[in-house]
Amino acid sequence: MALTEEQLIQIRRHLHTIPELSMQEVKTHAYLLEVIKQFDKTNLEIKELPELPTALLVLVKGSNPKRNLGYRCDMDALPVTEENGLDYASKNPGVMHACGHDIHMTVGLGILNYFSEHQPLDNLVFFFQPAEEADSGGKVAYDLGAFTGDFHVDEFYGLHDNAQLKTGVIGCRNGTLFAGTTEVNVTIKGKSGHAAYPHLANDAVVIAANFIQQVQTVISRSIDPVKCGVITFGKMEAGVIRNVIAGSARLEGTIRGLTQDMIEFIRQRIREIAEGLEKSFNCEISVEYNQGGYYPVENNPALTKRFINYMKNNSQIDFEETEPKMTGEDFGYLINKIPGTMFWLGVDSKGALHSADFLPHEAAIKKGIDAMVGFLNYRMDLEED
Ligand SMILES: CC(=O)N[C@@H](CCC[C@H](N)C(=O)O)C(=O)O
Repeated sequence: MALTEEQLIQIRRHLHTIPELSMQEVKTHAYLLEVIKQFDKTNLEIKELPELPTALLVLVKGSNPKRNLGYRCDMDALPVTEENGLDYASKNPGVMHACGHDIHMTVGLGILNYFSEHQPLDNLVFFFQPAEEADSGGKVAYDLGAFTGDFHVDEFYGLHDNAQLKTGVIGCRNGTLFAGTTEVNVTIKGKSGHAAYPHLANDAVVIAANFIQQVQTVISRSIDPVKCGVITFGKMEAGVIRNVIAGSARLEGTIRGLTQDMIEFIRQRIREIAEGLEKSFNCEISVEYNQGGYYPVENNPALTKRFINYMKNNSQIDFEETEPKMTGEDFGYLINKIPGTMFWLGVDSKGALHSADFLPHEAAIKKGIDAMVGFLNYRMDLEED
């Protein structure tokens, strides 16, 4: 059955009602399977990964395959409470598709649906990926051997929606599209005590405040201003009541840079600042990093040149050359292993990505599907590698 635009929108809305956090995408996985099982299955083969049970791979067998082209979409949502007042709002309290992965999956399903009805020349491997926001589902799948045998991938493509681009615009650039990121967890150990006797305690809140202030100077004072970096601490926990000095504090943040060297430089400076504060406050500070698969998203030069040429020269597609962004993506890991191209799909949302009022325009779904179906058909017609 060929899905209509209206059916695709209903699928996206259903996905929007069942958002699930990274590595918990059980209902999402079941729903994707339910939808895919209604497609013409003549040329389809499904692969599951027992060690990553919410992942889903679907092979569409080509009629005269010269290569395997991969298409990846991510499945997980964020711990954000939706504030859009939609009649198809999240039914999972405190969890929301605030990064548009419901749109990503629907575009992926739409492309898969098209090729289940129109057998491609090459083989196509669709990867519905758990855990993009945390836990590096793409890396986990790769390391488990997801892309081997019939499911190997020669070229990988994937999109991310973009709140600032007009609906349906395809954005891309050759080189680095997204930053690399490293999660950073900081634990500060001071000494708790009575609010009235600060001299007998060692206030972890005051140390945490100093730490946050000082690490921001890494960005403003330690790195070349024409290069860039980000240090954001999105979570801070300390203390239990106003009149007890907190004996410990924990900060969770993310570091970003457009190159791996920048990420490593920022990590080193944060460690040095922590060591300095340990001495000046006579406390213990532990700093742990976890980069996982969030490598900078480096688009492959040859594939991306071809992709951009196709998008630019197609009168049905609005294309914009975009600047690099400090958003992270574990697709960076996959296209570090397998050549690939990541691109943006404009959804023109008033609310930004990761915010409670993120609201993508659904007309982007069909435009994304049409652009990618057109590109894949064009790519498969080419003799060259
Ligand atoms: C597209 C997007 O928003 N991706 C996330 C990736 C997060 C990576 C990692 N968990 C981190 O927080 O560093 C992003 O926040 O950019």
